[in-house]
Amino acid sequence: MNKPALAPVPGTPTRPRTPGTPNRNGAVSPSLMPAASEMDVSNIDPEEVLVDYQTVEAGDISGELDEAWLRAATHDHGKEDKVMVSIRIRPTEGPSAWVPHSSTNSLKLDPAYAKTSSTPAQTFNFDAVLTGTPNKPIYSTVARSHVHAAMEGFNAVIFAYGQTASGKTFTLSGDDTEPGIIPRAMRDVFAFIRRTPEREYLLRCSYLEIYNETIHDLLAPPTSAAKNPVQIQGGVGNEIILAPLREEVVTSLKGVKEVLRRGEGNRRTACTDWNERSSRSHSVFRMVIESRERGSGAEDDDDDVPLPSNGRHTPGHGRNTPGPRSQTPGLGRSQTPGPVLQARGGRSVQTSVLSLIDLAGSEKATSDKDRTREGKYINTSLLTLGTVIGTLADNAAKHKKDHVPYRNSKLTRMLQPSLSGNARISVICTVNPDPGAVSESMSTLLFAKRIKSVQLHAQKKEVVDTDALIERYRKEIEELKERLAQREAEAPVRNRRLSAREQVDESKAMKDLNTRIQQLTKLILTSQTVDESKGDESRPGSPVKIDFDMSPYQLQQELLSARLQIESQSTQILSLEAALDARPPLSADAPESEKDRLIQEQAKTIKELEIVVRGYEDNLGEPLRQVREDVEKEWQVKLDEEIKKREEKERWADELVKRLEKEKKMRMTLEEERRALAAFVTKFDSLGLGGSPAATPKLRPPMLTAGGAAAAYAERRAGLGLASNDSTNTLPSVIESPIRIDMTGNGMSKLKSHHPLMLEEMPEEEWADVSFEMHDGASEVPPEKRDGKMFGVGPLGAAAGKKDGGRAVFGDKENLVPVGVKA
Ligand SMILES: Nc1ncnc2c1ncn2[C@@H]1O[C@H](COP(=O)(O)OP(=O)(O)OP(=O)(O)O)[C@@H](O)[C@H]1O
Repeated sequence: MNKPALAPVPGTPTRPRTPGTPNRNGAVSPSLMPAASEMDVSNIDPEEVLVDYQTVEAGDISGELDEAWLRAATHDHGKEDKVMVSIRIRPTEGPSAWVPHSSTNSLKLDPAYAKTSSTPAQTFNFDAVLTGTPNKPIYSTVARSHVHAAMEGFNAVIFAYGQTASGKTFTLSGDDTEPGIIPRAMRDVFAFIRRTPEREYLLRCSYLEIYNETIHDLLAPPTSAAKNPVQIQGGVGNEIILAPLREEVVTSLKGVKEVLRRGEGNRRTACTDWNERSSRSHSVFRMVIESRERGSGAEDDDDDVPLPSNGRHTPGHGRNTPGPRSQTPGLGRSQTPGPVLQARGGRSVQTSVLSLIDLAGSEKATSDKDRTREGKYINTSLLTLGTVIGTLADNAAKHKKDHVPYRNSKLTRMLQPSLSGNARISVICTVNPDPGAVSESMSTLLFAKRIKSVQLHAQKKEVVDTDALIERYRKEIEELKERLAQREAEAPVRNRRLSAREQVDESKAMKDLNTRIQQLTKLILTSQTVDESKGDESRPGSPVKIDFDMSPYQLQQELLSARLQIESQSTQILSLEAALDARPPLSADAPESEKDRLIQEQAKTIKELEIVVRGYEDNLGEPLRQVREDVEKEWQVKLDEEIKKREEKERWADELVKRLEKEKKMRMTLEEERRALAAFVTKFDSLGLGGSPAATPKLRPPMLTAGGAAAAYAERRAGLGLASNDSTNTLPSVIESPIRIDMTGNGMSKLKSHHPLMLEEMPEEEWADVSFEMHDGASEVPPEKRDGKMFGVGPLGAAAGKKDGGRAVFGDKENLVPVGVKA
């Protein structure tokens, strides 16, 4: 038979279901989960949707529900010693196999869907039979009284049981438009504190899931959670210890929402297919509530604690607690009265645990291997739950004490303290009205019927307990206050003998003390410090973005205060680390209970460390990051300008290098010209002398530089009285060298015709060996002939069109001396 489509309800979640199960709009859900989870209740703002129970009116709920709800609301099941069992039938657009009678809180199977028409359909009676989509009446009817019981010191458990897709998650978590029991309960917790001025509270949350018989801490980082599954250890009596389990101190609704969001997030990312896992795991959200009466003594005057100079509050959770702590309150801690507290008047501390559980839904066998395995675990644990409930019901009815197989599954082991009686329990059994799901619904109803007869005897746990966190924080606050008062009293005398520097240190130490007192004080909630009407009023705001319009002095103050906080937090971390290191090592033959105790203590300290570190990150890390961003932004403009300037300089340097290269090339060209000139002159001279190449004198030509040949040339011309513009006698420029002209043009042929030796090539090595050397004017050497060798410049002179032109250019022969020839 095809499953009928469910009525589409605006805003209800579209969480993908197991293949084949209907979702809210009747479509078959895909087997894979989308990235985002609609189960995430962090978006729910209960402030918007919750109505205080006192303001709930009959008109607020549907006609069918009115009567049932009003009756249930007036009947405080949270104070009864039996399990409250309610049935919630999911709405449907198709035919329903069940006929509910809200007036009598009963339901029975529609005879049309009964297997045999001969026997009359069985009628089931419960504490409430509810239908419809609104979650508000559900909370008021099945959960509110139990939440209040938890606030009053009783352990309380609320859980949803039913077939897959019957509405358990919708009932517990809800969605944006219909927040479920968990967000509403949290809102109610803070409202309760608000209405209870005579007590003070400390709240801690944990969130875990049981998947394939392994307990995962949803608040621990996924990797460490996977590596270190939570273990159940035995505590005092029936109590149990869960370790390692992260508990987070919460001081506001916003804090709780954050914890829920994180837990859901870890759950999603901890597996590749969140949907299948989520629908196949039992999730448990726990809140440990410690409370005690507020006294009139000085220790409670916390509202007088001065704020830091910047008016900001310090982080609202996570504090160092001196010395070792023992186990989670409410889960098997020693109950020996503490002498210290007694000595101060023996005010007792109430500790209770509120557990809100979304059980996995049972499902028929599937072809998928992994899911078959998961289904096996789920069915086993649900079956064990059924057996445990059955035995308990039997024991109660027949006054027997048969063994109860709590240890057969993690779920029942975890629920042992509650199921064995020490809790107020409310069970919401969700039913899919689909005629195709009659047999599953029937088994749900039978489970509901059985659990109804389980006998409870919940006791308030109210003891004088120095180990309770609230007590330890109180004690530390008192000690810190005493130290502060003492320092303040001694200040006038002491300051007189302190240097300026020491005085600054002293005032810093006092400020630290004050900050610490405030931090601890903020953890303890009272009707004055909590404000349930605002999402997060009880939690102090963390320092926000630094305003750069502030004066430098103000900024300095801000910086100083931030530094102080960092230092104070660092000190806390160090002291916690030291405390952790100082733990006695566990001897191999230590009894199991001793080992458990030590492990638990260590886990607690680690938890506190983590809380402190997280507080540090939340409250200082982020603001400091913001300060850094702002500073970076401000300096970015200047940085950009500097970068621009540097780039310009680099461009200029590149240009310079290019020019230098060019100049170097020119110099090389000049050098080549010079060598060519020297070679030419040598050859020229050798032509005049007619000597053998071996006898060629080494000449050093004057450099064609300002101080070399060009200068000599200019000087010579000036000495001869030639006008500088006398073009006929002007030595061609370096570039337009006469050598080039004469060697390549007509000049060369003239030169060659003038002297046949010009036709001979001079060996290259001899060219290389020729250099000029300037010689002082007055010559003792005959002008035309010396040592049988002729010195002369005739051909050049001829080339220049003048008889002695060459002499005029290169000087007289006496200026040209063969190297190595003694004058
Ligand atoms: N009372 C209700 N009114 C409207 N829609 C509902 C109601 N109960 C359940 N639904 C819708 O039916 C679908 C299945 O519900 P839900 O996810 O709560 O089932 P479940 O019992 O938690 O399933 P599982 O065991 O697989 O986790 C969801 O889309 C949900 O929004």
